[in-house]
Amino acid sequence: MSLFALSDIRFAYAARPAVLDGVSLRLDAGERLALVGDNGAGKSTLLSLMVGLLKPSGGTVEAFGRARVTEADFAEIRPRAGLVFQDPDDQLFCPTVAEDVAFGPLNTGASRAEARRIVSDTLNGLGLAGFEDRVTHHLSGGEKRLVSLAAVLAMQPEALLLDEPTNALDAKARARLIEVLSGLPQAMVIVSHDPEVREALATRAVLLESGRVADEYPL
Ligand SMILES: Nc1ncnc2c1ncn2[C@@H]1O[C@H](COP(=O)(O)OP(=O)(O)OP(=O)(O)O)[C@@H](O)[C@H]1O
Repeated sequence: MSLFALSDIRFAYAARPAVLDGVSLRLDAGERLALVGDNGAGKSTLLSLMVGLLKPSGGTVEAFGRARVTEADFAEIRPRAGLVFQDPDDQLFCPTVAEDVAFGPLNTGASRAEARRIVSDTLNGLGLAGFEDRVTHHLSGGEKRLVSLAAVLAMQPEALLLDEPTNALDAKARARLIEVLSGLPQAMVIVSHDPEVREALATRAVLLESGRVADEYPL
């Protein structure tokens, strides 16, 4: 089954030349796709378009079996396709780790007790047991990155969209994150400049160049 099918996507930021100029790609269930390309090639932009944080000027985004156009369409899919931002400070906004990780589940109807259990299970799974009451703002860069992932995983998404997941991690935290991500069942789109991360996690690569898919190859 195809989780995402993007067809002929075109996009430009206001008063700027086109970033994407006819990009088509699919993400199938269980697949792990690496998006590669130079700085500014449009990789992060494409992730935002997939979940409706930006709207294409042309082309169609199909997600979970149907075309998504309106804000309501995208609001429905965002919990199902968890985007982990390049900068954790864009993702985390609560005073404590537990509040950040519980935010999504509470927002979608979990009880306080369920949310507490989800927080503790998710943090344990990422090696963050006992982080519940830590002040998010005081965490290290690597810890924030893992908490961002926890906040997304707490929603039990069917797909993960990861933007430079190992940025600013030391070797130990990077290895830990790769191990955690390798063990997850979700389909993934991974944007990473780190070839080792791509090879450890992805099954296929798509190269973006000049606003188009310039190459596709198995990993
Ligand atoms: N909010 C914005 N307004 C205007 N231009 C933007 C905005 N965000 C990104 N851009 C520009 O759009 C282009 C694509 O940016 P994008 O972040 O998608 O590239 P990327 O492939 O993810 O790059 P990197 O590998 O450096 O993270 C770049 O030229 C960037 O400067």
